[in-house]
Amino acid sequence: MTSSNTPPSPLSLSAPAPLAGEVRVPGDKSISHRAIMLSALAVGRSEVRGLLEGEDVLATAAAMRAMGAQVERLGQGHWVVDGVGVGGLLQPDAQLDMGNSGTSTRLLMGLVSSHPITATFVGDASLSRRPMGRVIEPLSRIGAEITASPDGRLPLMLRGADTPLPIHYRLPVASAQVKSAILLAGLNIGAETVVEEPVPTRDHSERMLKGFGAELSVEPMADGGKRIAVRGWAELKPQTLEVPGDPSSAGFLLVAALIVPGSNITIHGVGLNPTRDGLVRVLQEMGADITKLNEREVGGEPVADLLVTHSALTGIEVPPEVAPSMIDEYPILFVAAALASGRTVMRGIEELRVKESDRIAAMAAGLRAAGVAVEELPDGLIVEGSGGEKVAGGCTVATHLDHRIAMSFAVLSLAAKTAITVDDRAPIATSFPDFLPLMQRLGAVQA
Ligand SMILES: O=C(O)C1=C[C@@H](OP(=O)(O)O)[C@@H](O)[C@H](O)C1
Ligand SMILES: C=C(OP(=O)(O)O)C(=O)O
Repeated sequence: MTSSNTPPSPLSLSAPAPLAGEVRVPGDKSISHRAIMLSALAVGRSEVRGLLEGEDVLATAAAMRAMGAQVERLGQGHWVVDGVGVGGLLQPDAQLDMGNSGTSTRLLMGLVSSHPITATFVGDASLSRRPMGRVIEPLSRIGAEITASPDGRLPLMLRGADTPLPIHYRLPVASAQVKSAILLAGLNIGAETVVEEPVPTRDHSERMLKGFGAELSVEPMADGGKRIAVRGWAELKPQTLEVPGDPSSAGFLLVAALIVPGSNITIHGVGLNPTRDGLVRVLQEMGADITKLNEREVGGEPVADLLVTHSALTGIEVPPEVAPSMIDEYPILFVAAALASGRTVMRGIEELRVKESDRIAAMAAGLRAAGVAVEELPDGLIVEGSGGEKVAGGCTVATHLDHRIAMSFAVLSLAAKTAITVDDRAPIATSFPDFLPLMQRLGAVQA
């Protein structure tokens, strides 16, 4: 993962005809990470179906194996995990390679921090630029000793506390990763650990912890936030889990169908947890024709099939409050905005600057190169849409080891006069290895 020296493999797509057909997106990345981690902490054998087999989740699986769990693949998306029990994690013999994955790094740092073991976390060039101070700070309060690279970056060494302390922590930044790191640490602390989040973020950890039998409460706070408390020394019971389809991956197919005239597709089994469905709501507000069919529950999460038809979109001001429920979907929303009529204003999204790349800067540069007028703001982006006209394209964009930048420009290329070349398709495998075959099934071709 981190030592890959393969030459970049460019990608450019075009749509010779409207997109059509029915597809199923792979399992949700956030839920897949948590399914492996909690199964590895349960006492006994859990079974997971629909697991995302992207590189990020495989990094989590390898790390849990290195800390004593048996994690085995039986078939496509079908895994079994024999857990070590809370408190039973073993010291890994070698450094933990987190690849490109922020979620693996921050959540596993949380787990290690309340076990009496030491682990070294390393990652690729992108992950090594990302801030870890946001977890180092609360985990140090728990008693972990963390020696990080300058500015709180990877590589870092974490020595878990012998006697971890319960904390009551109010999140300074809306982050499900920080929240989850603390809750996972709390599992091996003999008291109640409390996290307050002023703005609700994805709640997969809370849902799944309850499902595994942890004692966890969630209470609304007067300011609109949530108070989440977990009681430690929990005995997690093994589960049989099914992972719903990833709404973040579905977003690329959805926007592709919206911007290619005449398209009509169905995406089956998309997770629509209200802490994750912001993109669908915002696109509908812009005029997108998206119908939810077969609404149901899968693995304790709301799910539906989405019927998506090409639509004339109109630019809007996207309310900043929606950001946590679609934080990873802004790059593809920028693409939808590029084809809308009028301007779309997206603010309150400075967190995008510390993802796999600075996603505001990377998208602004690529959109400009493709002939789209944009204005970059410190905390957002304003996009002047083409009113449904194809954008110029004909450029090569830099993806900066960022899967979402790569997929966003691969989709914009479908609505470009001359195809857009994404400089390297390799990062796509971190979250959506089947992106290209699914796009091809819907009718896209390599230009
Ligand atoms: O908890 C998670 O699974 C995630 C939380 C988000 O990160 P932040 O917690 O940094 O907002 C998101 O961007 C990431 O892709 C996955
Ligand atoms: C930000 C992302 O993931 P992570 O933080 O896990 O690297 C993402 O998938 O867009």
